[in-house]
Amino acid sequence: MIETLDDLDVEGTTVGVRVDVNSPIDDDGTLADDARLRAHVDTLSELLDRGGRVAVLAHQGRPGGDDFVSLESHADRLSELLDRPVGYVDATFTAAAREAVSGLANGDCVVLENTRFYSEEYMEFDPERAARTHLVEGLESVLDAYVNDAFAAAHRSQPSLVGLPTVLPSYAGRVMESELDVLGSIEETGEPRVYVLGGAKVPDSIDVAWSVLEKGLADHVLTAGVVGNVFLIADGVDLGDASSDFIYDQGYWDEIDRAADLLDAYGDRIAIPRDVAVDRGDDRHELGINALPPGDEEAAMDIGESTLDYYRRILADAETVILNGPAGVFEDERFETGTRQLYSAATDIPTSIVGGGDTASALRRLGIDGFSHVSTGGGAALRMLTAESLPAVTALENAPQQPAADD
Ligand SMILES: Nc1ncnc2c1ncn2[C@@H]1O[C@H](COP(=O)(O)OP(=O)(O)OP(=O)(O)O)[C@@H](O)[C@H]1O
Ligand SMILES: O=C(O)[C@H](O)COP(=O)(O)O
Repeated sequence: MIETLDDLDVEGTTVGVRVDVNSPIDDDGTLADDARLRAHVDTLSELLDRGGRVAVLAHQGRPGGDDFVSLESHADRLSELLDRPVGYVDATFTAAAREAVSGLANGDCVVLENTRFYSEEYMEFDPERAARTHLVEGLESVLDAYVNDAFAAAHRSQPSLVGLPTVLPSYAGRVMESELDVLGSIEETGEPRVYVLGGAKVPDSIDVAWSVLEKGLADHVLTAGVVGNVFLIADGVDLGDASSDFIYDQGYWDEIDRAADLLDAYGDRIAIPRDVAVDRGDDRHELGINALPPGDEEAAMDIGESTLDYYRRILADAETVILNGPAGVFEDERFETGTRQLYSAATDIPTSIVGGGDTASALRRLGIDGFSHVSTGGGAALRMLTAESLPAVTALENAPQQPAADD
């Protein structure tokens, strides 16, 4: 059983709060989009308003990436969003960090440096081993409790996610709580249940498709985006050189065989596109499957009208829809139609759940809302939507309890 902020005696308690503010970064190395920070405002405000002393822990980017930057601009933006001063220290668990945390008064907040600046935080450990990392051993002595609000990182078994809850009384923050409420009860949602798998992370989507079809969670899987293109090729369609080269260059060629195996096993429950949109003479041009392959330079960038009609008919009977990944290259307005129409149709379904970073940004860009739940998580949401456990959530379940006040 996971404890929440309702179970935490906050006043005067120094709390390490793990959030997921992993965000797009501008060329100058500062925050470009604050959506993920906004998501955590309720948890942080509540802790601060209740007299907590808050040390924020988070990662940003991956080593070697252009977005692998300091959290200083995140702290500045957080201060604006929380409407109170927020400190920042360019250390995570060393003496400077511990001094900053120990110096907090009730209602104070400090952001510690990007956890992944330390190599152990980019490794995966079992919780007991994670508890013996430098980050956990360094911070343990200055924290009274740990709150995990980083649902979007909960599929990672890293020290700040599974080590701290092994040694400290631990609680789910409000984002974590609401994500677990919605995504943890997927088996209880109404049927027929339809999974829409688009976007570009083909191996992840094929894993999800296998899992939900095997477990009987999905009545239908609708494919779109690069995922749909891989299924078309697996079904024997010649998509032309441009799309085939793209799939090959992404290292996804082996996925075609896996998609073919899925079609063999569950073809009656998998829907594949009936037409695609290509870039012809700078215009969107739709081609039915029988008119393929397209010209050598013409990649399949979106699903077409006939696919949308077909998918809308399946969705019309659905009680639950789970969507991940855009239906096309929505960043180019000629190819946003599939995403716009498919996601709009999904908002009419009684339970509609959306997950994925790019997906959320597509929805914002296209101005589509009205879903039952838009998850903050990409990979984490997908893993929960296949009814599998997340290491950081298991660590919260197994965490020690806060000693009673008179202990
Ligand atoms: N037909 C296509 N050809 C090439 N790229 C495509 C196609 N359809 C969609 N995409 C691309 O897929 C990308 C998003 O896919 P991704 O799987 O990363 O989405 P997500 O699951 O929402 O994000 P994340 O898992 O990173 O949180 C977009 O950049 C979009 O342009
Ligand atoms: O953006 C995400 O999906 C999470 O922050 C996890 O990031 P990671 O995939 O780099 O571990």
